[in-house]
Amino acid sequence: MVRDGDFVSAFAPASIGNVAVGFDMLGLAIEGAGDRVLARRTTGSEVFISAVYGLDGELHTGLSTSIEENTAGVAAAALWAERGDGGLELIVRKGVPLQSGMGSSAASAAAGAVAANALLAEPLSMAELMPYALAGEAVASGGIHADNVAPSLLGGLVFCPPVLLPEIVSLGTSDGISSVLLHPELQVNTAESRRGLSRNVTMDQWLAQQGYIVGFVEACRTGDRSLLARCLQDVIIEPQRAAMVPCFPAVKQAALGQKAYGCSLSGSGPSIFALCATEDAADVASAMEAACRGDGYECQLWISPLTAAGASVGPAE
Ligand SMILES: Nc1ncnc2c1ncn2[C@@H]1O[C@H](COP(=O)(O)OP(=O)(O)O)[C@@H](O)[C@H]1O
Ligand SMILES: N[C@@H](CCOP(=O)(O)O)C(=O)O
Repeated sequence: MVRDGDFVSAFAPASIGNVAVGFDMLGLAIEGAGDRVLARRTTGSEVFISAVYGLDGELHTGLSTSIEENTAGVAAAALWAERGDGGLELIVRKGVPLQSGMGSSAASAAAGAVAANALLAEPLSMAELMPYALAGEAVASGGIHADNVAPSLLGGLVFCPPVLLPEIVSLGTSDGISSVLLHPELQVNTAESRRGLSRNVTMDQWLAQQGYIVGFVEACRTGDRSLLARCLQDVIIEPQRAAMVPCFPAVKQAALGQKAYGCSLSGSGPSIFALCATEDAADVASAMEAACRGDGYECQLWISPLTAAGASVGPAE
């Protein structure tokens, strides 16, 4: 195949889905982990993925290079079909572990859309890329939820309820609050986890969760820490998923014991996140790590501000 054009490189961060209080409608970007997608025009007419690399920098054997199956390919191809011309080659470099609850599939989808977009004569805004990134995420999770692709594209804390999509709202956050994200060496498949969720919610649960989400959003905006700590709760989804992550009770207890405002599963798990005052973040992270290892699970941690950056484009290195 004859190829031409220089590669552009798009980076999209990992993210915390649900943020405990807002199942499928609240998402938070994190710093220090993300996927990269390289893209270049080719002289053919095909859109294809020439390689997928894993976290170790070696070719990934477990992820498909099919445009219909890889979330990066689906997102890039959907945009290219509408607005591109000619061929498109993609290379995916994974930086987010699979089935981690860190929005791994979404980070690839967002980076795929952003990379293809950078090659267009008239690129779309990050917000306008939502439908394409969502199409990519849908092949992995089996549903339309934007709480990973939206923060991965836009950064920060994002409100993205299914009823408003593709419109999304970036939420204001006060300084001095950080997230701590712990990834234990376990895997949970999001699509399977979603299929297992009960469709029945009681009036009491609905009322409680509604109150918590409004209180949480306001607390993030104003910096009212005591309101934040009262509202960072999930009475509907966390109780159904916690059993999939054996170290969750110990890690949550450790985080709360170190002044975290709250602690819950990140997305469908196995990752676990806490929010806390930035000055307490190192202690919260150490306590969570010790509890996780104490339960026999290796883990990795990231500490981020609530304003972590979204996707970006740069030259290919
Ligand atoms: N580029 C990609 N990156 C990650 N997962 C992908 C990608 N393309 C397709 N997938 C599918 O999505 C699954 C991971 O998605 P998911 O279970 O939602 O995990 P996560 O919580 O890490 O996002 C993989 O097992 C794979 O089947
Ligand atoms: N709202 C979704 C979020 C899934 O996030 P992931 O990182 O586990 O893919 C859900 O809770 O199912």
